[in-house]
Amino acid sequence: MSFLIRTARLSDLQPLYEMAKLTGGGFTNLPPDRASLTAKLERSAAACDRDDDQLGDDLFVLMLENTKTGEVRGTGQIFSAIGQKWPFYSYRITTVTQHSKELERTVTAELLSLVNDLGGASEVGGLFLHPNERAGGLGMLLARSRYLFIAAHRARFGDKLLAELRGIIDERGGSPFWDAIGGKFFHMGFQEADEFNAVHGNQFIADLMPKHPVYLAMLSEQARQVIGLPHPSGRAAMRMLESEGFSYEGYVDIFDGGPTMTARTDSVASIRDAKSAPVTSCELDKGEKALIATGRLADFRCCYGAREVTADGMAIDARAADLLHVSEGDLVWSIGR
Ligand SMILES: CC(C)(COP(=O)(O)OP(=O)(O)OC[C@H]1O[C@@H](n2cnc3c(N)ncnc32)[C@H](O)[C@@H]1OP(=O)(O)O)[C@@H](O)C(=O)NCCC(=O)NCCSC(=O)CCC(=O)O
Repeated sequence: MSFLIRTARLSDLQPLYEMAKLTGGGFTNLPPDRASLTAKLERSAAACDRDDDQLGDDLFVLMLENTKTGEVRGTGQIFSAIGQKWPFYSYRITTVTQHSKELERTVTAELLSLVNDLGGASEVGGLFLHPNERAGGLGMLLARSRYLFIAAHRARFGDKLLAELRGIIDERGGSPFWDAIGGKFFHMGFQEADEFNAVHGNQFIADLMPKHPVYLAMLSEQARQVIGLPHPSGRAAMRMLESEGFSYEGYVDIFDGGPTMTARTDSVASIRDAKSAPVTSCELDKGEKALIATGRLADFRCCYGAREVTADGMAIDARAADLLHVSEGDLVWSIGR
């Protein structure tokens, strides 16, 4: 395989835009809007220009490139700390239990409460692989390369990590969750709100959203059924998050009710198990299959390869060394496949 993950450059705008058009909407971190995507690439470049170990309000965009053809085939993003400029809102499912002595009845009600609990967390998102490249392990390379990036620049990220999965959309392109809550206050259909969201960001949702808790029992059956469920196309992403140790702890997106998955950063399997070592040989014949990464910030590169960890470093195969541009003595980060 000649696939390489590398940090995005400003010249990636066109392929990023082409991929954004393929998402089919509702994909907050990858809107098919050139100005928003340009802003993302500029923000990522600025984050890479600052090479210190301080936590900032950074976005890093990564690209998957087929080095044989030079084509970009996928992308992923990492935000270092969400909710820094504008508060980050989630709905948290909370429970209230009440008892009536006269009726001899105890009633438990579930509520959606608007919270900023996840402000300050880092976020992985914007994961997209070209449809023709799916089901071959590249989705995993894209997703996990971000965890190696975090491990290699650990001080630039928070102690909590989250990922938002798109919620359920019905056959008409509507969102039962939106229709039951947000739609009542915005006088906009889900599609219209989604388009506005793509271009202007989702602050308008937080601004106009009802601030009081919402009783689940008062929502339509269709709305209740979709709370915390991912859109079917997000199941692969959810599966990968779960195998890294992320879990759904009752936080949902205030827009479409999709699940927010969370984990302690240092407990995420690919961060916890990442090993860094100097390269001792670039001619390993047979070894353990692994993800191997190198380089700081704008020079970050990651690919699949073979490794052998020894007491004094790590031997890697020639093809990976070539893709990563490393030679003996260079530092690499890696995790087993
Ligand atoms: C998400 C990816 C990149 C995943 O790539 P692939 O489809 O090639 O993945 P894969 O290697 O075939 O599968 C990865 C793992 O998911 C499992 N898997 C695949 N399809 C599944 C399904 N329908 N239901 C349940 N599990 C499924 C596989 O068995 C495998 O796990 P095992 O190895 O254990 O068998 C892609 O599907 C894609 O671009 N989808 C469209 C965009 C999208 O929905 N993006 C996520 C948005 S959500 C987001 O960005 C936040 C999340 C995040 O950033 O991580």
